[in-house]
Amino acid sequence: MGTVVDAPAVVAEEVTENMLGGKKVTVVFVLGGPGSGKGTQCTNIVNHFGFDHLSAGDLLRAEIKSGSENGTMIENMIKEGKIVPSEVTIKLLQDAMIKSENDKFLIDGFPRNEENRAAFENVTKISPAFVLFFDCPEEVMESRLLGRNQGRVDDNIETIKKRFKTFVESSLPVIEYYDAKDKVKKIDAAKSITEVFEDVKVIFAPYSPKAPNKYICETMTTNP
Ligand SMILES: Nc1ncnc2c1ncn2[C@@H]1O[C@H](COP(=O)(O)OP(=O)(O)OP(=O)(O)O)[C@@H](O)[C@H]1O
Ligand SMILES: Nc1ccn([C@@H]2O[C@H](COP(=O)(O)O)[C@@H](O)[C@H]2O)c(=O)n1
Ligand SMILES: [Mg+2]
Repeated sequence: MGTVVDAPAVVAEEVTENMLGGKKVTVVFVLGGPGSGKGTQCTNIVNHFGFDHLSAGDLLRAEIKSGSENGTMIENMIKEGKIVPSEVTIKLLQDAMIKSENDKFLIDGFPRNEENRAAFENVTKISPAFVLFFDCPEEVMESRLLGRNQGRVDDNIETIKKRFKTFVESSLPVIEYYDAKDKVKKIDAAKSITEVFEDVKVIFAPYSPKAPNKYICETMTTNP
């Protein structure tokens, strides 16, 4: 599995000609166990490198809130730590990517199993530039999830255990699939948020940092 040290060369090679809704897009899959810090680091990457963050879990939770006909099924799957059928999740991801004005996407928490992976590839024809894998021991993830306090229906010890089982049985094989293709960039996610982001930054170095806020630049020029 690749380390942060050799990341930039691989990233540069792997930017593919993925097209979606008439635009060329770059997709990075962000994977790791529940509570490994995917969402936290995606926020940092968005702020520094100008990607859009699409969390499959967040999109599914929004779908429940919207009163969609799939809402009850999705809620039951989330409570059981199970994986929602790919067609539902892929439609949400595809719609969000098409709606976005951005062309660089972090897809967080997807693909979660082989069905997710194969269906996404077949439907969108998009291959990830690389897979960012946050590697973290279960005891660390468990303590983070129990302290998260965001009112999630799956942040209780029974569901957490089920999510860990799903991760090992269904999600790790997806990471192994991409590792065999030399696409995985593994990060030690047990470190502090700041330390983890230092490693993440090395991997994203080939992507231009986000342009500074236009208003701030103009103000600085006119009021030096
Ligand atoms: N490196 C870290 N050190 C300590 N706490 C962290 C770290 N990264 C994230 N956290 C905290 O752990 C909790 C889980 O983080 P986060 O929501 O980013 O994980 P996740 O991988 O997206 O989880 P899930 O798969 O359940 O959505 C949050 O409360 C977050 O503030
Ligand atoms: N590809 C996915 C992603 C998520 N789910 C379901 O949502 C739950 C929460 O996901 P987080 O990424 O926010 O942890 C997850 O446990 C699954 O039940 C899914 O089905 N498919
Ligand atoms: Mg998350």
